[in-house]
Amino acid sequence: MNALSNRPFLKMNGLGNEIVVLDLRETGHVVTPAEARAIAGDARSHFDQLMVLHAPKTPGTDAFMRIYNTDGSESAACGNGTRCVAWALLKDGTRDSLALETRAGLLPCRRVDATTFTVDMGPPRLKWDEIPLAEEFRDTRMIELQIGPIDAPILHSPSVVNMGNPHAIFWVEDASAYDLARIGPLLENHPIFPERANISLAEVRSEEHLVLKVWERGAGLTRACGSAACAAAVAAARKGRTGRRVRVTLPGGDLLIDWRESDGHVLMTGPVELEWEGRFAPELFAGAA
Ligand SMILES: N[C@H](CCC[C@H](N)C(=O)O)C(=O)O
Repeated sequence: MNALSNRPFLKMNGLGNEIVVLDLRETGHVVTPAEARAIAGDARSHFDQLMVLHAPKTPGTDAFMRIYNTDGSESAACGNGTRCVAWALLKDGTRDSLALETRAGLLPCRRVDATTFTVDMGPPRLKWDEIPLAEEFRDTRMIELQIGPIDAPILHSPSVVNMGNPHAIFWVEDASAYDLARIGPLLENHPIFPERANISLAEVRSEEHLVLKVWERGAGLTRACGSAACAAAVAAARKGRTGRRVRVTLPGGDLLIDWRESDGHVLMTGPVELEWEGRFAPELFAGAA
């Protein structure tokens, strides 16, 4: 019998970003890519990201998280999923803050109200080899991509930011003018991104407002991507196009992003929703190693 058979899970969403939360803190089991794909392949437990909780590694933290995309690949950051985990661990109401950890670092979380949470996503990493990029660019506010005839020239000059995962932000006048489902996979897998990248189309509506559509590495089009909202806010502020506090509108709704002046950390605030609780049917893992 597979270690995940009959395990309880939470199906949640963070602004429409489909999230499954799986608590394995009391087992040593590490989900394999094949198991993650099997979970994603079932309608009841389909996800954009699977957030798996493991026993804490650092004193003072509540859990170490591994984060899986639909294709079974791993990410070290997921803003919307982190809010969902914060909800799940704080729902008994005895505390209103906690700290989570991924291989990218610590993520302090705070409850704002019953369904709204703020996550400290840490400082952005901005050097070319931290994104990472395959070749040196001294200024990551705008890099030049050599690409075939994808679309308009503007899609050749993204800003790049690492928020625990790699992001490329393409500045556009009208995101709906682009077929992101077609160009997303080409850009995600461009050789300049040795670890692939999450691809955003961003409109600057005002000094306090961005509109974003995201093609996610390993998951495709999603209704929201928290780390992309953080990355776009940082990139817009670095370009002088917005201040350090912005509202970011995604297809699923709005996130508030604050690139805190005092320590350079990025704070993300937004909602969570519990959809249902389930258990993994043993048949799910029949073919999964
Ligand atoms: N949806 C997530 C990000 C997933 C990133 C993942 N697609 C990757 O970097 O591999 C968020 O809310 O931040």
